[in-house]
Amino acid sequence: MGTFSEGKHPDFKIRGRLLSCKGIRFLPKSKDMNWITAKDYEDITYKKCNGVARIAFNRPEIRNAFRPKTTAELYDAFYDAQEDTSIGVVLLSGEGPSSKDGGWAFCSGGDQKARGKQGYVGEDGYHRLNILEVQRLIRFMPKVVIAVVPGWAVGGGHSLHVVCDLTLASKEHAIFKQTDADVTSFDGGYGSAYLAKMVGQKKAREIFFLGRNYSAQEAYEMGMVNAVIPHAELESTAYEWAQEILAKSPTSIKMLKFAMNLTDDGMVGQQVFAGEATRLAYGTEEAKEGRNAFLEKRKPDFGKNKWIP
Ligand SMILES: CC(C)(COP(=O)(O)OP(=O)(O)OC[C@H]1O[C@@H](n2cnc3c(N)ncnc32)[C@H](O)[C@@H]1OP(=O)(O)O)[C@@H](O)C(=O)NCCC(=O)NCCSC(=O)c1cc(O)c2ccccc2c1O
Repeated sequence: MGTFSEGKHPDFKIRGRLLSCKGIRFLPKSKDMNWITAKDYEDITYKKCNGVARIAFNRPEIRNAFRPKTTAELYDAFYDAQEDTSIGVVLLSGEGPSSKDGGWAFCSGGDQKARGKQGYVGEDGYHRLNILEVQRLIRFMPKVVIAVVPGWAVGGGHSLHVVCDLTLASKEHAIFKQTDADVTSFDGGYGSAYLAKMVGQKKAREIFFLGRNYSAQEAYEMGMVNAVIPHAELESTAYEWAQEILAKSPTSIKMLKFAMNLTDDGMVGQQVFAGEATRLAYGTEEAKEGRNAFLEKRKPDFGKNKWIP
């Protein structure tokens, strides 16, 4: 969005979540936003600032529709954000407005011009539906992902906001709409079934079966938007929400996200949660003894470890 400033500043400012001043630690405010481009892409923008990554669709003239190149770039950027230990929150948004008509969009789903017989045709000629891989990365990454919706969230773009952990929407321009049934598509996973958990079965069925437009306020009242924000303040509010989250315990946030995913994600949810539980177990004295005993070719002595109730 036009409110972004981009510049260079010392590395400690980019990496450090909390800035310090004469020993007093404080949360970076939106006036400290100084986005640095992390990598250049064709279809998206990717920036970082003070523990926050911002990934945005950058095809505003077609309402930020995605083609296979877009989804490959999204996956690459999300994976980088996941692996970067200085990043705790990712904002997903859409650049705008359109230079053609001034319209704003988060994402209008799959690029219908790139759609072939069995999916969306990539530069390699293969038909792909790889936005679902992006959905899974958002869902399973141990960091909070916030959908920052400045305009249309439609079709596969609507599903993306659903799969994000939180959604902030522009009061003036955000419109939520499911067009899957207009274009013979159906997101049968998070986009629909998980949406139903969020807004209730009747409302989710209405959204998909009728394909109507819903304002940010209506989406908020349904429970699929966390806050309705004046457009001019959307990005700075998202940044401040991110900073509030970044001040929390990273382990707690990660385990809470995975715990809330678990019941809806079946065995994969259990695997993701258990993986983090294993990491915590590895940090115990018990685990050290188990590892050392194996390396020293002796029986482990767990006697010192109590069977804590
Ligand atoms: C998004 C709109 C409601 C906006 O309407 P508005 O009137 O504001 O703007 P225009 O219609 O004039 O659009 C401006 C300009 O953008 C082009 N455009 C918009 N959306 C797309 C798009 N998705 N693909 C290609 N081009 C698009 C439009 O043609 C105009 O271009 P001009 O050259 O004419 O200026 C409205 O645009 C709209 O309804 N768009 C289509 C929304 C849609 O149906 N999306 C696809 C849904 S299906 C999907 O996304 C999907 C993808 C997957 O990969 C899946 C994978 C697995 C399961 C499910 C999947 C899935 O559901």
